[in-house]
Order: sequence, then C-alpha cells, then structure tokens
Amino acid sequence: MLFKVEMTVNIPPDMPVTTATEIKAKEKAYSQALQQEGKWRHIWRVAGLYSNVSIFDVKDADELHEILMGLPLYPYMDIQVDALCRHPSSIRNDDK
Ligand SMILES: O=C(O)CC1=CCC(=O)O1
Repeated sequence: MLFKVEMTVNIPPDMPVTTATEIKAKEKAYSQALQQEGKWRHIWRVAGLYSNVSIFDVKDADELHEILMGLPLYPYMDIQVDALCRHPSSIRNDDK
C-alpha cells in the first residue's frame, strides 16, 4: 500500500543543539535505511518549511504506524497520513 505522509518538525527551542544534532543524525540513518529497503519511496522538503512530504510503500497501515512510531524525531513531529490509490491515468506500473 502507498501512503503520502507529511511530517512537520517542531524541535523545542530549549533543546540543546548537540541533542538536536544527534536526533537528526539518527533520523537520517533511519530514513535512509528504509529508503534502501524500498519502504520509504520518496522524500521531499516542503520549500520554506521544516516539513517533508514522503511516499511510503508498505504492507499495510499497521506497518506504516510502526515505522512512524520509530522515527527518532517522532516526539517532535506533527504527522498527517493519506492513503493513496492508483490513478486511472497513471502510466507507472509501480503506482499501486
Ligand atoms: O527533516 C525532516 O523533514 C525530518 C526527516 C525525516 C527523515 C529525515 O531524514 O528527516
């Protein structure tokens, strides 16, 4: 199943910079491992915001939930999830 996920990061202003830097490094490694596995198919920065729009390709909503709960930045994120279906005009075989 494909899901569009929008993540907005709100790091508390009083978090020490070293702590924030460590969490961001863990987040990057976590994200890149899932991208290598093909589960985190795309990630884009939303211009002008500390937000990303991502496409996940996972078995079901339960798997997506586990992935999102495991994000190192999860405690500092607002997350919106939308389930995606194949568009009838799509020419891509992997849009399902
Ligand atoms: O910077 C972000 O948008 C949060 C994030 C998600 C995966 C990653 O590497 O950073």
